[in-house]
Amino acid sequence: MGSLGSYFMDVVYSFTSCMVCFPGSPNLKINSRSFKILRLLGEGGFSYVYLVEDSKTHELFALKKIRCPFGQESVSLALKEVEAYTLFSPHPNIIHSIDYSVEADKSDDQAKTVYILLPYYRRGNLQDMINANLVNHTKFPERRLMVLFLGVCKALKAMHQYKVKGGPGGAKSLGKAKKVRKEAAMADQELVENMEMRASRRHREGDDDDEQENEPFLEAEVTMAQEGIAPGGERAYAHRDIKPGNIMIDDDGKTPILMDLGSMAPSPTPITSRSLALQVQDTAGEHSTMPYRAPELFDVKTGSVIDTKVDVWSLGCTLYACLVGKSPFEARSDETGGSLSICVLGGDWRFPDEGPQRGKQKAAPAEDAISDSIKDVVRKCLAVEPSERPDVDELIHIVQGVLETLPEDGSED
Ligand SMILES: Nc1ncnc2c1ncn2[C@@H]1O[C@H](COP(=O)(O)OP(=O)(O)OP(=O)(O)O)[C@@H](O)[C@H]1O
Repeated sequence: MGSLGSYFMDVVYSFTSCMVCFPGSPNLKINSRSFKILRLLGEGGFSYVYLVEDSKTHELFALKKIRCPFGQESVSLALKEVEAYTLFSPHPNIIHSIDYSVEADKSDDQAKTVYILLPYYRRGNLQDMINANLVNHTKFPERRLMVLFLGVCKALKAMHQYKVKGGPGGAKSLGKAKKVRKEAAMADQELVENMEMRASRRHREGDDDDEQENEPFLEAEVTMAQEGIAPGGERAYAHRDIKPGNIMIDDDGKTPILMDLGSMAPSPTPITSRSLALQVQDTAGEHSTMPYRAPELFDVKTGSVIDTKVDVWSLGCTLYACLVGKSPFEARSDETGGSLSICVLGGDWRFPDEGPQRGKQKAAPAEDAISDSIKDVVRKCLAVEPSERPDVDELIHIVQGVLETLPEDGSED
C-alpha cells in the first residue's frame, strides 16, 4: 500500500494493539480525521462495529472494521459493501457511509482491514426492540409497527427499482468488467489502489461533497451489473439479508434505516445451470440468515429465476417476528421439533392463535389478537411461490391501505 496507504489510513496506533496497550480510550485516524474508540457495539462474522467519537467535534459514529484475512477476494467483498453504501445515498431509510479506508496488515502481506465510518444509531435495531418487548411482556403498537414497516418497504423500493446514475459513458464497459472478475486477485489490488487515489485526491482537493461521492467507484459485482443500462434505466438489486437485526431505528424512533448492505446483489438471477444453482444456494447460505431465508434459496432449481421476491419473503418473516417475537419458521420448528428448512420449504408456519397456514384454516378470534389486516400482509409475503408474493409497489400499496384502517396508537414514542 506504500505511502498512499499510510496517507489514506493514517492510524495513530495499530487499531487492535492500541486497544490492548493503552488503558484510556484508543485513537485512530481515518483520512486525517481523528476518532476516539469508546466501545464495541456489535460483531458479525468477520466484522466488529465500534462506537467512536470525533476527537474535535465530539460527534458519535459507528465504525465497522472488516477484517479481510484471505487476501484480495475478501477485500473485494468488503469493498462491495462500501460501494453499496454509496449507491443509494441519500435515502431516508438506507444507511450511507460517511468515509472508508483500507489498511494493510503489518504482519501479514495478504491480510487487509477495511474500515467503514457510519452514522451511529443509538436506539439500536429492530431486533433490540423485539428483545425488549419479550423481556418486558410488551408489544409494538400496531400503527407504529406498520409505519416502521412501510419505511423498510420504501428502502427496498429504492433497491428493487434502482435507477442507474451518471451521464453517457457513465456505465463501465462489459469487457473490462469481465476482466476484473476473471483476474480477481490482480484487479482487486488495482481497485484498492484506485479507491486510495480517489480518496486521496478528494481529500487534497477538499472535494468531499462532490457529486461523484454518490456514484459507485468500483468495478465490482454491484457496478458491473449496470453494464449496458442507460442512465436512468432500471437495475434491480436484492438486499438478500432482510431481518430485524439489519434494520436500525433512527433517533426519532419512527424511521427505520436498512443497513448491512454487504449481501446485496443484482437481480434477477436466471439459474441457467446446475453449477449456478449450487453457487447461488451456497451464497444464500453464507449471506442470508436462515430463519428469514426464502424457500427458493434453500433448494435452487435449474431453470428458475431468483429475484427481489426473496426480500419480500424476508419482510414477511420480519413483520411476523415483530408481532410474535421470532421468525415464523423458528417458531414452528421450535413448536414441532422439525427442521427449519422443512418448515420453510413446506410453508409450514402459523400465528400463535391459529392453525397451520398450510391448512388454510380461518383465524380464531382472540383477546389481544393481531389485526387481521396485518396478518394478511404477513400471509401475502409468505407465499411459497415467489410469483404469488406482492412486489414492492404492491406491498407499499397494501401497507398504506392497512395504515388507513389502524387507529392512532396513543403514545407515539
Ligand atoms: N450504525 C450503527 N449504529 C449503531 N449500532 C450499529 C451500527 N451498525 C452496526 N451496529 C451494531 O453492530 C451489529 C453488527 O453490525 P452489522 O450487522 O453491520 O455487522 P455484520 O458483520 O454485517 O453482521 P451480520 O453477521 O449480521 O451480517 C449490529 O447488529 C448493531 O447492533
